[in-house]
Amino acid sequence: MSRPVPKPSPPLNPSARPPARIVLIGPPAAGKTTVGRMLSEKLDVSMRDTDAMLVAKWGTIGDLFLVYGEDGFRDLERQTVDDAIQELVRRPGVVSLGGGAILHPDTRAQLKHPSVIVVLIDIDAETVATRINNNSRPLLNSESATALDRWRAIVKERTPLYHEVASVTVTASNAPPGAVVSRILEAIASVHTKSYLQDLAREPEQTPRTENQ
Ligand SMILES: Nc1ncnc2c1ncn2[C@@H]1O[C@H](COP(=O)(O)OP(=O)(O)OP(=O)(O)O)[C@@H](O)[C@H]1O
Ligand SMILES: O=C(O)C1=C[C@@H](O)[C@@H](O)[C@H](O)C1
Ligand SMILES: [Mg+2]
Repeated sequence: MSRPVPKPSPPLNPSARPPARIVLIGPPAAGKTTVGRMLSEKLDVSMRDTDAMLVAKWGTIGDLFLVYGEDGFRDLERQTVDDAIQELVRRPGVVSLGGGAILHPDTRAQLKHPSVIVVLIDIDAETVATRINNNSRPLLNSESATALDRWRAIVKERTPLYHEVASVTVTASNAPPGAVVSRILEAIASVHTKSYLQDLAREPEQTPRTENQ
């Protein structure tokens, strides 16, 4: 008669750091580019910024909005984000997205890839107020509202989408970029610990074995 014998699990090392595949999302001027660059240096991995990729390939963001409108801009942005995330899945790195990239449903679906950790950089309006007074963000330019009011309205509308795709949320309000990087590393460590504990809790595989083995 045979009875099941638990198969030994492979050793798990909780301190081993899994390869970093990190995507930064969040409101305009939250610090995705600045923090992403610093984070990639700290982790010694590559950094891609989808706004910078768009500009390098197609021209300034202001011109793209002028010529193609927001819908045309989003199509070009989607292609760029797709390239950046496919490359991230192939090789560890950090990708900073444009503030509105998560508006595209294909991007939200792609961000659910199991090896990608999506970090939402959260920030309050008071901290952002000092950062958005130039005219570099077309969606914040309006004749009928201040840049900060536009920012508030856009962020309110997008907040459910940011949270839909975020694996972790880190606040950047009143914190220098280095402190935001440390918060991200801590938050990511807790995601890895959680998945390690889930691995431990998983039932060991049962393999049939006979009495005389
Ligand atoms: N933690 C921080 N503390 C102080 N200043 C910051 C911090 N993070 C970013 N900044 C400054 O805020 C401005 C916007 O930062 P950054 O371009 O990194 O934001 P972003 O989220 O990438 O914006 P966008 O949505 O336009 O891509 C820059 O001038 C940057 O130097
Ligand atoms: O929030 C947005 O919709 C945008 C943010 C920037 O990163 C740029 O991608 C562009 O200005 C649009
Ligand atoms: Mg940026």
